[in-house]
Amino acid sequence: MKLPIIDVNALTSSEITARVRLACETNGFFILRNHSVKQSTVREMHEASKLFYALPVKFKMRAKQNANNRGYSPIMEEKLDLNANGDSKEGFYIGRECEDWEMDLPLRGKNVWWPPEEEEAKDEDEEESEARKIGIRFRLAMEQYYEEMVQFCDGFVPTFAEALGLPGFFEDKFKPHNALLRPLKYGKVKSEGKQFACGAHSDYGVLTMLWVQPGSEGLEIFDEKSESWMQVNLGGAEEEGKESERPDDFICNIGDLMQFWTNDRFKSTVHRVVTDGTKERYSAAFFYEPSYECEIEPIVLEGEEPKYEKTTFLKYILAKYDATHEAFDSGEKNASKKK
Ligand SMILES: O=C(O)CCC(=O)C(=O)O
Ligand SMILES: [Fe+2]
Repeated sequence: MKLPIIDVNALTSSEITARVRLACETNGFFILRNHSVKQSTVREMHEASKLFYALPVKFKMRAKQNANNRGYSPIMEEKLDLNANGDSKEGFYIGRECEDWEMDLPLRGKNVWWPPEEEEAKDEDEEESEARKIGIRFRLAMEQYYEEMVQFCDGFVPTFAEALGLPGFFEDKFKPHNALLRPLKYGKVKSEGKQFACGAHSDYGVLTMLWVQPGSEGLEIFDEKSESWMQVNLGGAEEEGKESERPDDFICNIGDLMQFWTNDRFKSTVHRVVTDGTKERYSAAFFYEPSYECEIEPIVLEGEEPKYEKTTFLKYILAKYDATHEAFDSGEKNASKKK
């Protein structure tokens, strides 16, 4: 499947808006080219991920994912497709460093790292001391990538408001934002035939910016028209044979919350990652989300009825996590439902 390319350097802002609108009304996927995240930042994020995930599990588990959805999640913990086996991927959630006043609120907290800043290294053997260095490099790389992504998304989100004909609509909705960065590693697995490395799902939130290791395959989008799975031609899109020249394009897609917010005008489309288990694959998903207190109510066109009940982003997202993460229980199951 060829995704439309939106080159933010080469196009005028009205061309960008028109392309974003068309992509969002079609299946919500497009490729973003010439974003502002530095190439060196992307490279280091990738290098540090490789080193971190190669560490023995005993070290990675010291940063195990907590109830605020930060930290390391081992293989098979997540089950995005409820009808399939767990996903053959490991990941690490990094969020906004919250302020002290927010700390008792759901999903708010500090990031979980290993080694934690406050922990003094003592009596460590060589293996542990090497692992610590990698843990620190991982943290620095992720913090840098996170910061540049937030900056880029802050600047890009107004385009969606323009595309909806409501300039400025999102201005106060992301204050503060709740972006989550999730570097992922899909390991080699023993499998017969294809395995769902990341089960079929649509993303939960507003906007996802996905970086995928150049040359790796596996991402598929469900095409409603033909009712079939279409492979995404990573980075290549409209230009045959040019995949490897554009390693830093992002694959962007909008999530369920954007579909909800636009009363189904913008589409959140089901996708998955399939693998034959013979190669490792790295990617990094960045989910750019509004403030938890933000009230979400469908934007309706004239004469249209709202298809969803008003909710807040917090209620909405807790219900999603409950359904897909075995380790997660918010106590708010089914807080947001379709009417
Ligand atoms: O790793 C990928 O290519 C896709 C990941 C994804 O869809 C997700 O994390 O939501
Ligand atoms: Fe996804």
